[in-house]
Amino acid sequence: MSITVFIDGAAGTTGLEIAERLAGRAEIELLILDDDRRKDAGARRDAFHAADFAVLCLPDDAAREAVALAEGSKVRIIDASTAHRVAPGWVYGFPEVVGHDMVTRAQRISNPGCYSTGFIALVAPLVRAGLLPADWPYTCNAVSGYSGGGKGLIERFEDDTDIAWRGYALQLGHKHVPEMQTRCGLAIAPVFTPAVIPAHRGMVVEVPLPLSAMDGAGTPAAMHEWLANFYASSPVVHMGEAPADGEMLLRKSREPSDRLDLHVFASPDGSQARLIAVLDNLGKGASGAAVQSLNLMAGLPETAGLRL
Ligand SMILES: NC(=O)C1=CN([C@@H]2O[C@H](COP(=O)(O)OP(=O)(O)OC[C@H]3O[C@@H](n4cnc5c(N)ncnc54)[C@H](OP(=O)(O)O)[C@@H]3O)[C@@H](O)[C@H]2O)C=CC1
Ligand SMILES: CC(=O)N[C@@H](CCC(=O)OP(=O)(O)O)C(=O)O
Repeated sequence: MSITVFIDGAAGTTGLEIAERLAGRAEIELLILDDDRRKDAGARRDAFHAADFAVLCLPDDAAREAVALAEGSKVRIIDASTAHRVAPGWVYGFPEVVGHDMVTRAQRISNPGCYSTGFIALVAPLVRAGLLPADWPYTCNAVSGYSGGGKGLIERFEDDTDIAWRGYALQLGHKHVPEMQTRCGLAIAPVFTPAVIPAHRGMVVEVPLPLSAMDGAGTPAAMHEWLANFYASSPVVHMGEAPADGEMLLRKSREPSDRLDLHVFASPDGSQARLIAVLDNLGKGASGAAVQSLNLMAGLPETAGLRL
């Protein structure tokens, strides 16, 4: 028996990647609207009512409109936008952190933001275990490939190849901060400093920790061990190899990947640490995560179609 999956926004960056991962799978029938009907509300409503699952790869307002169009249907929705990430009634689509059962049973999934995926993967298990305090003002520094900004930012970076670094969210309050705070159970919103680099895809998310000033924090070794155990059964999240030569490189030529690699680095005396997550913004940061959730919701093998 096959399932019907409607991708709303299939012509966009995330939508195309999801279609790629689902194409050719015998158990999935893809429903994608032609170019002249893809923004037509009536055609989209019909598609929602015909599908078993829908993945929204749209700007936030269009995603809210899509949910309204789907009303009264049996369709189960995965929303890749920011619109529902802390909304009541929506399950956060990070099975390793919220529990696979939650995702398997969900009617409405909100796919995590790309940066948030790295931050939450590092911080949420450690706060939950009492190895990091919940009431600390965390900082998160991150860089993303330009595909993270969708078609508009891709065009800009391809047109202006002289940009070496683009800092943004300079007034703080980036749209991922609410989910970072809520999903980690933090008392204080983290200071989040994202930037874009001239690579098409790829992402590094870092949380620096002044451990000697943080009451109740565990040792770096305890953090590493806890994270390794926490993700031990995950086919997607892994502890990364410690680099032998003392440096980490993100290569522009890195193959697309749905993996998420975590690192714990520390000063020799353990007084400071750097938690680092490396992922593909279009992989576990977007399309890979959506496909993983879809697999779980549909009772299919968790990693089918993923690049691991
Ligand atoms: N890129 C990434 O790494 C990540 C993206 N996301 C999120 O996924 C969502 C999609 O992002 P992304 O793919 O990057 O964006 P893109 O701009 O590349 O694609 C968005 C697509 O939605 C289409 N669209 C806009 N309005 C409507 C509408 N009313 N009805 C139907 N289609 C519409 C656009 O049409 P048109 O082609 O005509 O512009 C475009 O094809 C966003 O919410 C984004 O924040 C989440 C995590 C990571
Ligand atoms: C480089 C870049 O611009 N990235 C996007 C986030 C990409 C992402 O995770 O998107 P959503 O949260 O919108 O789903 C941004 O910072 O707005």
